[in-house]
Amino acid sequence: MNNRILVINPGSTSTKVALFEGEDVFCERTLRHSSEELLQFKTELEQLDFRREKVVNFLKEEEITLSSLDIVMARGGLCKPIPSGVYSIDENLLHDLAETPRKHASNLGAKIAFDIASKLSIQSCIADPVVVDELSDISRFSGHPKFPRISAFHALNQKAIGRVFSKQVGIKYEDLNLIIVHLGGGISVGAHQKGKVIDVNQGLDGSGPFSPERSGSLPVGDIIRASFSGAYTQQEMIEMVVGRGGLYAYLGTNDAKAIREAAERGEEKELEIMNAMIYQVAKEICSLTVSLENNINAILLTGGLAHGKWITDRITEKVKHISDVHVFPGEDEMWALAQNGLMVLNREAIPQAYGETIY
Ligand SMILES: Nc1ncnc2c1ncn2[C@@H]1O[C@H](COP(=O)(O)OP(=O)(O)O)[C@@H](O)[C@H]1O
Ligand SMILES: CCCC(=O)OP(=O)(O)O
Repeated sequence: MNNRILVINPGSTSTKVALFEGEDVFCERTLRHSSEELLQFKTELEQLDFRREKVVNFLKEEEITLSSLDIVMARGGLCKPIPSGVYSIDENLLHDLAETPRKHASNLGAKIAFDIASKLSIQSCIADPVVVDELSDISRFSGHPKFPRISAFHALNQKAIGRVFSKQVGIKYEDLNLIIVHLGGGISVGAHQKGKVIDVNQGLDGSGPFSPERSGSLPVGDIIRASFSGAYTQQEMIEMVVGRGGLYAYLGTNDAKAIREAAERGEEKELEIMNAMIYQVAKEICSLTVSLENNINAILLTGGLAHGKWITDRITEKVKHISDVHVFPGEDEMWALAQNGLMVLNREAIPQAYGETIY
C-alpha cells in the first residue's frame, strides 16, 4: 500500500484539495471561489454539488486513479462540540452537519469525502473540526446565561501551527503557552495553554475582529433593532455578519491580497479599513494576556493574510511588547489532515465515533 491520502478542505473563500503519498504531497491545489460565484447560492448546503464537482474535476485533471486512494480526509465543520482528535465520518456526523443552524463551508467537507470514499469502500475521516471545545469554564460566560460563548475556530490549523512551532523550539506543544492568530476568510485568535485552547473568539458569527468576509463583534442593541425593523430578512442579517461582513462590507470584495496591495499603494479607503482590521486583531491578541495570565511563550500569526508582510509587520508592531511574534504564512491544515490520515492507515490512531464523544 502507498498510503495515498486524498485531503479535502472547504473554507469560506476556497476549497483546498491535495493528494498525499505517505508524508509527501503528490499534488495540491487551492480552488478559489469569488464572492460572486458563492453568492449565487442561498445556503452553504446548496454549494455542495458545486464544490464536489470542483474536487472531482481536480482528480480528473491530475489523472488520479480513484481506486489507488486509501483514505479520504476532510476538515470537519460545525457539528456538536467534541474533543480534539480524529473521527470516522458516519451518518450521525453527516446528519448533524446537515442540520446545524450555523452555516459554514467546512460543513460540506465530510459529505464530499464520504461520497467519494463510500464508492471506493475506503475509510473517510475528519480531524480537529472547527467545534473542538477546550474552553475554560470562565471563558464560557458571555453576559447572559441564554447565550454562552462557544468554541468555533480554526482548530485544525491553530493546533497544527502550534505543533510546528513546538518542533522548531524543541518544547512540547503541551508545555507551551501560545497566542495563535489565524488570519483567513475568518479570523480567530486563540489562547493555547499547555495544549488546550482555553479561550478563543467565536470566529464564525460570534465575536472578535472583523475579517475579509465577517463582521466580528457588532453593537448588539443595534443589531436587534435592525433585525426587527422589517428592513431586512433573517438571511440578509446573517449575511451582514458572515459572507458580506468585514472587508467585503466596507470595500465590496473579500480579496484581502488586492486590498492589502491597494493599501500599500496608499489608496486612502483601503488603508483606513486595513488599519482598522489590524487594530482589532491586535486588541484581541492583547485581551488573551488575561486568559494566559501574562505567561506567554510566543505569538504565532498564520492563515492566508499572513502572506502579506505589510499586514504581519503592523500587527507585530502593536503586540511585540507581549512576546516574540512568529509568522507562518498560509496554513498547514492539509498537511495536518494528511498526518491524521496516515496515523489511521498505520493504525497509530483509531478514529473515534462522533456520537460517543459529544459533550
Ligand atoms: N499575500 C497576501 N496578502 C494579503 N492577503 C492575502 C495574501 N495571500 C492571500 N491572501 C488573502 O487570504 C484570504 C484567504 O485566506 P485563507 O486562509 O486561504 O482562507 P480560508 O479562510 O478561506 O481558508 C483571502 O482574503 C486572500 O486574498
Ligand atoms: C468556524 C471557524 C472556521 C473558519 O472560519 O474557517 P474559514 O476562515 O476557512 O472560513
